[in-house]
This record gives sequence, C-alpha cells and structure tokens, in this order.
Amino acid sequence: MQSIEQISHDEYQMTADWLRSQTKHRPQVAIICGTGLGMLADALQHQESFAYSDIPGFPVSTVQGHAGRLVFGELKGRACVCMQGRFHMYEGYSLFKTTFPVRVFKLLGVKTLIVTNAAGGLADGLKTGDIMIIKDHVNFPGLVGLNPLSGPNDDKFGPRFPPMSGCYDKDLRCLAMDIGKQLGVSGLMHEGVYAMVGGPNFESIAEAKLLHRLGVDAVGMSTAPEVIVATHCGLRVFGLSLITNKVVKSYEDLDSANHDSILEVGQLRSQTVQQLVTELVSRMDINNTTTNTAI
Ligand SMILES: O=P(O)(O)O[C@H]1O[C@H](CO)[C@@H](O)[C@H]1O
Ligand SMILES: Nc1nc2[nH]cnc2c(=O)[nH]1
Repeated sequence: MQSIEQISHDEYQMTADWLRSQTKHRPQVAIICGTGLGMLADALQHQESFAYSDIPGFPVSTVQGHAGRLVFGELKGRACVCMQGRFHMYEGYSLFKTTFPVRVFKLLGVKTLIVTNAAGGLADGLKTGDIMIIKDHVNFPGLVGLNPLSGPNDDKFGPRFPPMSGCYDKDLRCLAMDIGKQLGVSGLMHEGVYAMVGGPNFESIAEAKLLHRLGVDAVGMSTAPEVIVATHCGLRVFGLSLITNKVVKSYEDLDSANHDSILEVGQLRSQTVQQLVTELVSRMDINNTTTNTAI
C-alpha cells in the first residue's frame, strides 16, 4: 500500500492562488503532454510559462522528454494551460503528488482535461504512429490499492465513491474522430482501452500476452490516476495515446521497446497530434461538463 501522505485542500489552493497572482490567463482547458508530446504547448498563443521548480508545491519532472514547464496561453482564442511534462509513480512520487496539478487546475476554473500519452500497442490493429482515442482504462495499480483517492475523502473535491463508467467523454471522442477524418488522418485513428502499469520497466513477453488476453489495446505508465482525480472533481476528460511502439508479444520477435525511439515517434507525429488537439479545443462545447457533481 502507498503511504497516505495526504495533501490538504489549502495546499492545492495555495498553488492555485500563486498561479492566479502570476498570470492573467484564466484557463478553461488543461492539457497534459505525454512523453515526446511536449510540442503540444508550442501551439499556444500569448504564452506565459513557469518552470515547475518555481511553482510552490509542484513536483519537478525527472524524465527525459518532459520539459517540466507549465505553459498558459490560447488555442484559437480559448484559454488553456499545458503541462509540458507529467509526473509518474515510477519516479518515486506518491499518487497524490503525480495528480497534484489536476486539482490545482480545478481550482483555477478548468472545466475539461485533455490527457495525452505515449503507449505501447497491444491490439493487432494498432501500428506504431497510430493515435488511439482512449475509451476506457484499466488502472492496474488501483486494482491492488494504489489509488490517488485513497485516504480520507476531500468532499470539497468530490464524493467518496466516484463512478468511473463513462469517464472518457463520449461527445469529445466522437468529435475527435470527426476531426481526424477532416484532417485526412482517419487511417491512423482508433478507439481503445488503455492500461496503466507501474513501470519503469517495459513489459515482459508473458505480461504483454496477459494484457492482450485481458482486452487491453495499449499500455503505458501514466494517465489513469490523473483521469480518476479529474473525474472525481467533475472535470470532463478526453484522452489519447500515441502508439509509439508495438509491444513485443512473441518469443520469436527480437525487437524491444526503448525510450529514445518512443521520443522519436512523438516527434514524427507532433504536427498531427497538435492539429487534432487544437481543433478539438476550438470546436468543443466549452461549457459542457460531466454530470459528476463537485465544487
Ligand atoms: O505516459 P507517458 O508519460 O506519455 O510516457 C510513457 O512513455 C514512457 C516510457 O518511454 C513512460 O513514462 C510511459 O508512461
Ligand atoms: N508500459 C509501457 N509503457 C510504454 N510507453 C510507451 N510505450 C510503452 C510500452 O510499450 N509499455
């Protein structure tokens, strides 16, 4: 079990207040950039950015490909905040710390969270470079009690037992698929189930076969805790995985996953993912939220 080193409401509030005092931007959409996808923030106009190390209470990024900056700005006139770098359990952070920014975003007035990640493809139909819109997740750490909502519930954020069915907003998933068609990239686009594992090692072949048999389409080491915390506090969520590698599922396959080529695939698809997210933000119903009631 994780140690329950809970973060108080006041600590989230203090970080949100500090950010409010430093920038005039009032974001309605937050975007978390996955490994190799930090360029999503480059599309923001009228940027103001803060190194994580300068933000009170924020953890710092330790993974290559995660710049460690919070970037405020606008996408087609819509106020956004972008995390250029996320926090992972395998870095040694508690799940409360890995998800810390999500509650800060809620306190800043964000209504929609867009999560992106690099993931290994397990489904036969997924190729390297494909984009998988996340329709659901399996939170493996959560199944054994490692959950960012463990410990006393903070009712100011949401209920003790939040439902997770429907946590990836259906309207946004449909809109993303339509945008993919209009951008001429529907051949790259799929919908599927993402599984979070703890990492930092990539899967053994037996683990890969197991995940595949369980119905997992893509696997990574992030995202599910952020989505759980966002859903708990009533944020609408959209998620996408860039398939950066095919997970090795056969003892005859001599290939193996590595972080450098994962970063390269991010680079290769940067423009497409950027266009997709920009269009999604500009065309989403900005005032629509989930039915989950919270502050
Ligand atoms: O999930 P993101 O942060 O996109 O990164 C994925 O890629 C990294 C491994 O190369 C791991 O951190 C994994 O989770
Ligand atoms: N666990 C895991 N995470 C990844 N992130 C990017 N690719 C992979 C992968 O194959 N497995």
